[in-house]
Amino acid sequence: MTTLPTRSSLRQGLSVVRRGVRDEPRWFALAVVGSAVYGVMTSMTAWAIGHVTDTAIAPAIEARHVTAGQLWYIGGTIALVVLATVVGVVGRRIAGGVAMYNLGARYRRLVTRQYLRLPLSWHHRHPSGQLLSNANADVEATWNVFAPLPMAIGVLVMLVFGVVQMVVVDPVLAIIGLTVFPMLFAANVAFQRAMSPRVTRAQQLRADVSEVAHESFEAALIVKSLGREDFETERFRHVTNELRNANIEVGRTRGRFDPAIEAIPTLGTLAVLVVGTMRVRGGQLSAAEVVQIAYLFSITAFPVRALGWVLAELPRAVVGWNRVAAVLEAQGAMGYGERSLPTGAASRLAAEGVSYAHEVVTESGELARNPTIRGVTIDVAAGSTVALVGPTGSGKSTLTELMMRLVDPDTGEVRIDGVDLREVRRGGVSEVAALVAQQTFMFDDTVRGNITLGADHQDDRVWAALRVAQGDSFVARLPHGLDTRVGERGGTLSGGQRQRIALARAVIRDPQLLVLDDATSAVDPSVEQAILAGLREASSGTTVLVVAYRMATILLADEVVYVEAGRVVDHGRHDELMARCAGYERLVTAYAREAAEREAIAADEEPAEDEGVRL
Ligand SMILES: Nc1ncnc2c1ncn2[C@@H]1O[C@H](COP(=O)(O)OP(=O)(O)OP(=O)(O)O)[C@@H](O)[C@H]1O
Repeated sequence: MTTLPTRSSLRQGLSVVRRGVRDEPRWFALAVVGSAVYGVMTSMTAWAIGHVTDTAIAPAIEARHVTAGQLWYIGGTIALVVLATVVGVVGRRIAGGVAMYNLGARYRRLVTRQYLRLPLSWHHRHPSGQLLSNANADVEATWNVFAPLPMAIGVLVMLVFGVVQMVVVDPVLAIIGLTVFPMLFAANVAFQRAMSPRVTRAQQLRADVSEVAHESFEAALIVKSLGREDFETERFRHVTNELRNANIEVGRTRGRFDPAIEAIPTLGTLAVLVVGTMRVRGGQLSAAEVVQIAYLFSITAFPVRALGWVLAELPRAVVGWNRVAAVLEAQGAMGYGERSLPTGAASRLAAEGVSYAHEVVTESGELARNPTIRGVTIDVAAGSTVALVGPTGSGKSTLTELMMRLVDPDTGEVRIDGVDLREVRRGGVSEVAALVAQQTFMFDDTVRGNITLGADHQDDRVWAALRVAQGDSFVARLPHGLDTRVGERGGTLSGGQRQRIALARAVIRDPQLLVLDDATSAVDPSVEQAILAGLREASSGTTVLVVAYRMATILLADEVVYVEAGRVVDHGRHDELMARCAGYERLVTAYAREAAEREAIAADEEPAEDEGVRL
C-alpha cells in the first residue's frame, strides 16, 4: 500500500499521467484549456468585484443614490465574468470526463483482449476474482486521477494569476498571499498524507466485502446444506465491521483537517482586512483594492483542494497501473502460424512424444513445474472413435487441452492431419475441432443462444444437433422451447440437460474432430450410449476422442488408449487390453461393478422423473 507520493511514486504517478495524456491528447488539452479559463476567470471575479466597487458601488454609496446605469454595469460585468467561468468549468468537466472514461474503456479493452491472448496456463495461475479486479477496479484506480487533474492545473493558473494581481494591487498584501497560499498547499499535502492510507485501506476492504459476499453466494448450496450459515454470517460481519471502522476513520481524519484547511483562507482574508484597512487609512490603498484581495482569498479556498485530490489519487494510480501493466506485459501469449487445416473429411489426430508440465505456485510464491504428461504418443485414425481411459489425475483432461491447443506441449508435437497445431493460423483449430469439457458452462441466454453461440444457424439445424445430443425431447417440453432462457450458468436446467446442450453446441459446428472430456457424466448410461451411437451415425465425417469412465462408452470405441500418471501404458481394442493390461483390467472392472450396482439400485427405485439427472 502506497501512501502520499514519495519521490519515486510521484515520478511513477507522473509517468502514468503522461501515458494517459499521450493516449487522450485532444480531450485532455481541451480540459486544460477549460480549466485555465476557469482559473483566470476565478481571479478575474475578484478583480471584477474590486473594479465595480471602485467605479460603481463606492460612488453610489457616496452619492447615497444608485442609478440604473450603475446597476446594469455592476450586473453586466459580474455576469460576463461568471459566464466565462461557467464555460470554463463545463468545458473542463466534459472534456476531462471524456478523457477519463475513454482511458478506462481503452484499457479495459486492452486488458480483456490480453486475457484472450494469454494461454490457459496463465489463466490457471490467476483467480477469476483477480482478473475481474484488473479489468475493472484497477483500471479505474489508474485513471481516476484524470478527474481532478484538469482542475488542479486550473488552480495553478488561478494561483499564479492571483499572486500577480496581488503584487500589482499592493506588494504588502501580496506578502500575505505568498504566505497563505503555500500554507494552504502544505495543509493539503498533510491532509492527503493522512487520508491516503486510510482511503486505500477502505477501498481494499470494500473489495474484501464483495469477495466474501461473492464467495458466500456462490457456495450457497454448501453453506446451507452443511449448516454453515452462522459461520458465514460471522465472516461477513467481521469484514463489514472492519469496513465500517475504516470509513469512520476516514471521516474522522477529514473532520480533523477540514476546519483547519477552511480556516487558512479565512485567516488570510482577516489579515488582508486588518492590514488593508490600515493601508487604506494611510492612503496607500483604496477600499476597492482591499475588497478585491479579500475576495480573492475567499474564492481560492475550495478549488485549491484539487491539488490535494491529485496528490491523493497518484499513489492509487500507481498501484492500479502496476496491476494493469502486469497483465498487459504478461508473456506467453500463443503464437500462431499461417496454415489452415484441411476441411471436408474427418481429421486424423496424432500426438508424438508429447510432454507437458503444469506451472504451479509454491507456498513460497515461486513458480514450479508439475510434470503431468510424459512422452505421450497417440494416433487417432480419421473417422474412428477412441476412448481415453485412466485413473483420476492420470492426465486425461490435460491431454484433451493439448489436442485442442489450449496449451502447447513442452516437447513433442500435436498434429491434425499432419499439421503441427503451432503452425495453424489463429482460430484454425476451433474451425475443425470441438471440445466438450468436463465442466459445462451455460450463458444466461436462451437454449438456442447457448447452442449457436451467436452463429447464424437455422432452427432445424439446432434441433438436429439436439437430436444427436439426445436433448430434443426435453427442450421441446420447455415452456418456450428453444427460446427458453436457461438462467445464470444454466441454473434452471439439470446437470444432464446442461451437458446435452453443451454437446449440441459442439455438434452443430459439424466438427471433423470432437473431443469429449467426461461430457456425458450426468446423463444416464443408456442416454449416453444413444448419444455416442448417434454421433457415429450422424457424423461419419467426425473423429471422436472420448474420455471414458463407463464400460458402455468404452465398448463403443474402436480403440482404447490407457494412460497412467501421464504416460500411455497400452492401447488397442478393449478385449486385447483386458487380456494383457492389468491396470486397465482393474479399472474397467471397477467401472463395470459400479455400473452394475447403480443399475441394481435403480431397479429397486421408482424411475427418475428427470432422465437428465445422473442416477
Ligand atoms: N491447472 C492446473 N495446475 C496445476 N496442476 C494441474 C492443473 N490441472 C491439472 N493439474 C494436475 O495435473 C494432473 C492431471 O490432471 P488431469 O485433470 O489432466 O487428470 P484427469 O486424468 O483428467 O483426472 P480426472 O479423471 O480426475 O478428471 C493432476 O495431478 C492434477 O493435479
